[in-house]
Amino acid sequence: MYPPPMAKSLELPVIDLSSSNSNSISIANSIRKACTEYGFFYLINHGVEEQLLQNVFVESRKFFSLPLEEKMKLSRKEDVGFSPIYAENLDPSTTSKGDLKETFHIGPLEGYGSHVNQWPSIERLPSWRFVMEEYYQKVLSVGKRLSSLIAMALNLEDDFFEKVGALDKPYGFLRLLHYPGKMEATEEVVYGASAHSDYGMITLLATDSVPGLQVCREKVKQPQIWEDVKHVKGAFIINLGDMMERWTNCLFRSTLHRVMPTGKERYSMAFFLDPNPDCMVECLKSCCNDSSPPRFPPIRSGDYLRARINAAYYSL
Ligand SMILES: O=C(O)CCC(=O)C(=O)O
Ligand SMILES: [Fe+2]
Repeated sequence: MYPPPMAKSLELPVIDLSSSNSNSISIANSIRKACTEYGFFYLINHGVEEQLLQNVFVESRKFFSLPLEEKMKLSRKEDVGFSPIYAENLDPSTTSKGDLKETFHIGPLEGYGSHVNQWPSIERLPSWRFVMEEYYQKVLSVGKRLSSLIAMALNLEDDFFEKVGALDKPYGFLRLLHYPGKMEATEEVVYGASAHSDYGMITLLATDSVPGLQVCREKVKQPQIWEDVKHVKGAFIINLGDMMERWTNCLFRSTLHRVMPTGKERYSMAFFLDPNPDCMVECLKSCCNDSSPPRFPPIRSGDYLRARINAAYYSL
């Protein structure tokens, strides 16, 4: 069963990094507005070349086109590698059969933590690792630059997230996603990615031009209103994760989003910039007072992420 027709589309704010060195205060102010009102924005002139983005899409498509048995040889271990369709359900409050997507995860390149990145063989996909590592490094540096601007947007020093032990050792995961075009004939609504908020700090998402991404700005309000997020060529779609919401006591939003299946094949790649797992995330002093106490207790970032990941995967 196909879901209802596409929803009204949302005009998200656009943050332009081209003048961030000379004009960082005004950019930080625009980011503050975007993060309080939407938790989502477009990032343009971020410095990752269009050609590199295209190369990553090409390599991603090559990987997902391999036979399933071959992809399964790289199946997910210690959070990195391949997960087939239906392996993950991003909305564990539902009992769906899982999301209609397949993914490949690449963790920190220096390999701290227990994971060892898995790579397709050089004979099969000669430039794959090289392209992914180049993209990983570049998107990580955009994420770090953005984290300084977000710190400034909160009236903190620009290296706040390094000093607090979040980005001294950033925990970045690159996730390639492939949503197959065809759906099985089923009575159940199957989502490409079911409704969720992201778990960490900042997500930098690159999409192809196929629609499907939607956001729900008011997560507790019923009925939920979902709005389409359009693809903008060359732009990253940025959204904040739960760690940022907890630091800011919900001043900055970790917005609910999902991907609807449209019957068309879709590719995207999300880069999750997460805090060092040992970082304790607790409400910033400037975000609480007697009349607005912290809504969440302090939590070790790694514990929170582990609980969310474990709840979302069927095949642990
Ligand atoms: O594919 C997309 O556009 C979004 C993916 C996503 O939300 C996620 O992987 O967390
Ligand atoms: Fe997400």
